[in-house]
Amino acid sequence: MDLFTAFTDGSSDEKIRVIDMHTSGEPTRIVISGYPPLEGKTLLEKRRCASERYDDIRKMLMLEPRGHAGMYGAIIVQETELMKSGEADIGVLFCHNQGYSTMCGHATIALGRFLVDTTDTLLFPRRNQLEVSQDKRTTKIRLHAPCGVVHINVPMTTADSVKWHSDGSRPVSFLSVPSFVSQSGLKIQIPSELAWKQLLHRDVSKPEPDTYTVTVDVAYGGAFYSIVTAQELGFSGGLRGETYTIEDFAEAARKLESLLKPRKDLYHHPRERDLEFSYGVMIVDKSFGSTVNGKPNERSEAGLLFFAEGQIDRSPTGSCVSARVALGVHDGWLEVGNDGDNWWTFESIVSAIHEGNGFRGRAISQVDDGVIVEVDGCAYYTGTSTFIAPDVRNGDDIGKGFRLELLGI
Ligand SMILES: O=C(O)[C@H]1NCC[C@@H]1O
Repeated sequence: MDLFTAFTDGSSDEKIRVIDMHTSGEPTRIVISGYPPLEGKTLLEKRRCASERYDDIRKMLMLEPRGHAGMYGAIIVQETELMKSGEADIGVLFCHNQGYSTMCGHATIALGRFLVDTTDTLLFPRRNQLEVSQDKRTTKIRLHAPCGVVHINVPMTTADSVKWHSDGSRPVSFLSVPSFVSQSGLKIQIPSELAWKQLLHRDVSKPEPDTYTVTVDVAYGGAFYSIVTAQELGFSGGLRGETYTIEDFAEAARKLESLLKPRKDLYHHPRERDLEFSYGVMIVDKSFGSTVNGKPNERSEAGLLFFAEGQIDRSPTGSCVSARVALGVHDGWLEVGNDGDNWWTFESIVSAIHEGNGFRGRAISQVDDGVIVEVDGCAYYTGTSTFIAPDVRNGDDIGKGFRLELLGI
């Protein structure tokens, strides 16, 4: 038998099949077969099971040589407690280079399209029960993510349930779990020995201090983010400053997070202890954002996210858009309401140079635990793969997955 056929169609049950998509350049590797059933009554228990028993699969799919430093994944879960109670249609676990997250906006946008387009009812048993709005040509999917139920709205090319197909020319949107500000205007003292070059040069007119104060906001959008402006970190030219490299921003984010991560008091969730951790540092630049027909859009900003121990989001980070909109409402630069004027556009350093690829966010209602934020963006298909690891039991240690930056060179 030809090797390609043997690897892709052969009888081995150790194959893992995936469909790859990107959302503003950020990948989502959606596992469509080969992942074992997860134990646990709740989705959060299943998340623990994935991490404790099947982490070798995450490493194989996310890390090199099959993945890369920016790879991100979605594992579809067919049975969760909120599906049983009728509150959700399907479940998902999100994974990345370092572990398992609790919310992911860019992957939610990609999954919205994928779940409409797949006809595999073993993978998505309730696919044919989705309700379709005939006039808007959209359908809704209630996605049970580790942070709670996320309501996705997916545009379709036709409302005919047999032929339906997602419409990639219109954005997918989602309503996330309540988003809120955990700490605003938090002053973090950076000792001068920890300070990075740009921070050391920030307050040039003042005598050299022993510590540098950096003001940060901490907000939740399904995961907790520290949000800080590039200028506050000493990058006076913002994210586009010609003399800065990604490594300069990475160093600042890493050092700042080393002080923020241990601060458990900043990550209090009203209901769930598993959600209480720092997911990343978002460096924001309000001095540049989107363009529309080449002209600057006043209601926009750019950001660069370092998450899960230094991974860089290529997208504007949907879950952090929720957190930033909650912050905008808290600080008064955004209002609550679902009229068209409330949108704010969020760009990443990738989407900002490809017009029309940013995410938009708006706060549509106030609830007890925060605000409900609507986020929209576009995702596209990039390919499909069948992964195998026949040699890892025979000495192929590298094939189990490695992270180049952890090799200590
Ligand atoms: O869009 C998001 O929310 C995500 N992208 C990668 C890191 C976050 O989970």
